[in-house]
Amino acid sequence: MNTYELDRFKGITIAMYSCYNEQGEIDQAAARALARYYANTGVKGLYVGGSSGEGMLQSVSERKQMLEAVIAEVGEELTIIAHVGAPATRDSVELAVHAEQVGAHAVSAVPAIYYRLSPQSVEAHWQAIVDSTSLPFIIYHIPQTTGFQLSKSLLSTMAKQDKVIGVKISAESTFELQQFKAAGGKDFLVLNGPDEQYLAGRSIGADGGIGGTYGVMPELFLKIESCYVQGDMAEAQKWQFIVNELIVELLSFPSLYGACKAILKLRGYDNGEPRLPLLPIASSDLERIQALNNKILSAISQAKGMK
Ligand SMILES: CC(=O)N[C@@H]([C@@H](O)[C@H](O)[C@H](O)CO)[C@@H](O)CC(=O)C(=O)O
Repeated sequence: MNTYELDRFKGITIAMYSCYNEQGEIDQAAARALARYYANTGVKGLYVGGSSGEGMLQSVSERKQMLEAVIAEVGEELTIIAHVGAPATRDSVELAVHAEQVGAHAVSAVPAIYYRLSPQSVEAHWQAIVDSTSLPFIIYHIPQTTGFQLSKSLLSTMAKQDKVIGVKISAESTFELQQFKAAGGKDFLVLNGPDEQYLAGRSIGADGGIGGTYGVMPELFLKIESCYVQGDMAEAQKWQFIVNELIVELLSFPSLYGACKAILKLRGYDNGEPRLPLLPIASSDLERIQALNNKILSAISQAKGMK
């Protein structure tokens, strides 16, 4: 029996974008406004400083500023998971200790990046993070960016610890998701990463999802989740298909994060541009962004039962 309260990590968690001012520095007021917007949609939590959050492109101090702003605004209402993955274990540990100090509910990390690491090295990296706080830890498995293929054996070794409560899987194999769920043992959480497969992931054992495109349409993922929980698979599938067409359009821009940030800006949440090498939206794409935003808003209205 796990001693942590696990329900708070189930359901819809937004992988939140980072917020910058015109000079490209962390904008804590904008971060608070965005976190408030998300809290009002009814999502379960926010994943701060992950892939969508550009944590890998920020200094340790900037990552702390972003997390602090989010927790100050919604730390009492939402589950806050701090992504503390970094190339150096030392930085990850510093971020994890800080996350606990400021009130995050869990920490999570990718394997250390850049070097080609052995499983023993990744285990030592994660273990140092786990040991540095009393917070629960969620493994972040995203082999397409880290190059590290997590094995069932390392997963189950990590999962034997009470503190290691789950894994966020951004790899696209739902078979692997199911296998990790089985390898993790009773109560081990599995969180779906590919937003295009939210329903598939849920159907094969995921307890919820953490995703970047949730940030421009949380209501649609909440709709899929509520249809799924009510057992209305046909309706859940209908909404997943609607979402997927929107994701295809979002992915057609040179930068997904640039597109999502431009959409949020149209709604009054100016979070600056993504950091290079992630590209902002070109002015020639603005019309297409506007049309996509209208399409998303109309789907959200429909999901909420309005015209
Ligand atoms: C590879 C990747 O970035 N995957 C995203 C998805 O949300 C992804 O953007 C979406 O499914 C569109 O392809 C998430 O799994 C990553 C995530 O949650 C994060 O930002 O930490």
